[in-house]
Amino acid sequence: MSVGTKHPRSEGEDQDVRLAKKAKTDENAQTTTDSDPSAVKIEKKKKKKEKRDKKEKKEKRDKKEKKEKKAREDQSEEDIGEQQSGDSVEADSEDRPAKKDKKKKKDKKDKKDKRDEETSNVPEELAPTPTEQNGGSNGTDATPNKSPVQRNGATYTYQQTEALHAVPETEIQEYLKKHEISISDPSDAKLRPVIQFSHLPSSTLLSKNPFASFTAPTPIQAASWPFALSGRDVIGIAETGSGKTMAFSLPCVEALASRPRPKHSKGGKTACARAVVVSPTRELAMQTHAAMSSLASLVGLSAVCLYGGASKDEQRALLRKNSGADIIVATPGRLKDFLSEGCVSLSDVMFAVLDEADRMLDKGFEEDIKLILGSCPPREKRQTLMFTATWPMSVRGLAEGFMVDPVKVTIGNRTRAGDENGGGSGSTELQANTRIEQKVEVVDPNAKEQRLLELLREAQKGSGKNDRILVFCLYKKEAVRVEQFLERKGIRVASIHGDLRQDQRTRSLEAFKSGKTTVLVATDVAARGLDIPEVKLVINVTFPLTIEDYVHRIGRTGRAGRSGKAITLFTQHDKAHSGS
Ligand SMILES: Nc1ncnc2c1ncn2[C@@H]1O[C@H](COP(=O)(O)OP(=O)(O)OP(=O)(O)O)[C@@H](O)[C@H]1O
Repeated sequence: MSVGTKHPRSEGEDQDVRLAKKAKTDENAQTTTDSDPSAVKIEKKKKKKEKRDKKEKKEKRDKKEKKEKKAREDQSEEDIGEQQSGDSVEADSEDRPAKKDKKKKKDKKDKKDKRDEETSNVPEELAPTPTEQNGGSNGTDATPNKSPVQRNGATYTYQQTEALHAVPETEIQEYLKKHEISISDPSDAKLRPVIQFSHLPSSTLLSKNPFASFTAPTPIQAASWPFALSGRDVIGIAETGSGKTMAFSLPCVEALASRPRPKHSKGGKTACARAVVVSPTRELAMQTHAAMSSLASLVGLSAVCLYGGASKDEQRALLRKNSGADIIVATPGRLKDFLSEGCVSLSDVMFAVLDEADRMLDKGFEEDIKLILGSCPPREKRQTLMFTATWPMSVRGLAEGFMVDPVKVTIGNRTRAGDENGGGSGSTELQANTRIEQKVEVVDPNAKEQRLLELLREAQKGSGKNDRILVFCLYKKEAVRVEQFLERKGIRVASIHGDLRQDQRTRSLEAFKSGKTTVLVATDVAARGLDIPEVKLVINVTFPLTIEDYVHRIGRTGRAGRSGKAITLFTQHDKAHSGS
């Protein structure tokens, strides 16, 4: 339309310029040839008047055209808005007084222009939500709005709430600065963090008050939720114990709750899940499953946990009972087995999460992850989230291969770390939880067990007698030896390592959680993700193989805003790690 109206106008403009030039030439010609000065004057005046009239006429015509064009654009924009979010537009117009219509139309157009500019380089389905927020030049725009993102037939319409819009920009900036939040977003959507739970858009799930025991979202939740709720792929990197599980659980449950289950998911021998969460260890899978099911059950959704070392028949029965669990939380190996047996289908998955992806790669699950994600709809049609406390090169490759223009939300001032050669695993942006007091004691390798005993007795004196202490060993045999040594010395101890059957591992963990035993000896199998709030102290009897493992091990304390302590017994054999 604008092309059609522009041409005649510019042609007209050209004509006017030509006429004006011609008039000027005629004028000059007359000045040199006519000898009567008064006649020349009259002629000049006449020409000037003609020129003025022509100019006025042209301005009037342009104004009229502009007005008509704007009216046509507003009309077509409203049509599109109605098609995209029918009832919300209706609700808007009911609330809005008629006299504000004109201003709103103008705002709408300005925003549309800005949005077009922002999204010109991203695929249509990833068009950012057009909120103007933190970091934006005019971040305090008071009109919340919607921009739908399409994923696997679902339309996401995250709407920044009025309450969040009302927060002064300075407060938003202070929050981002205080929590060292950095957001890297290829589409530059600039969504404000949801500083309070009340800043979240209302939903059936939120009406059930799932956050009653928390006061505010953690920074990773606050910063990643707006993007995840918009249907975007998200990489969340935050310290241990910072609430990453809820950071992916809430958008996952919201995504599923607002969409009907595809019909074929009910009944049949194959359980069709709509969301899949892959965890590196069995214990983490169980823990994540517990957190997700309590959230999912609030809106009538089901979650099943599939992990190795436990009866397949029981898990199969669970899948059948739920006739297609909405959410599957699984370790890669067991999920792969079920996929190849045909008892599970991921072809309906609209939400996939890789939890502790770096750990999965360490454990050699790369091929399994590829197979699992390959069984889901293509990445353009699902939403993929990756949450981790560390961000090594290997995981970056995974993100590139399986995500679409992910938003990367990083919490904390990430510094470079590596081995003494400056390379090592190629890890960067590794940071330990700053609320953990870290102590390293250089000891004789033969004196380690005795020193461990002294440290335990010291820590469990007086009021600390029931404090939970996690003791890390590197090898399974070492863990067995240390456990037996402590038992002999009268310490209430249990252990968790790969040589134990799954039911023994689970029993040890339960005993430790309940306080029946106050010391748990573990290998790195328990290092990632385990959330045992009462752990006051972590002791590393033997240094782990990588600095990432160290960060995860000590991260079992100081969780959810608490403080914690870590003591590492360091020997000459570990000196290669002293730099990092
Ligand atoms: N908004 C919140 N306020 C307070 N506590 C919270 C909040 N969200 C989650 N938590 C609690 O914080 C603890 C740690 O959460 P979570 O296990 O998700 O951490 P994480 O970041 O996944 O840790 P890790 O990297 O070790 O796996 C849990 O006990 C959880 O219930």
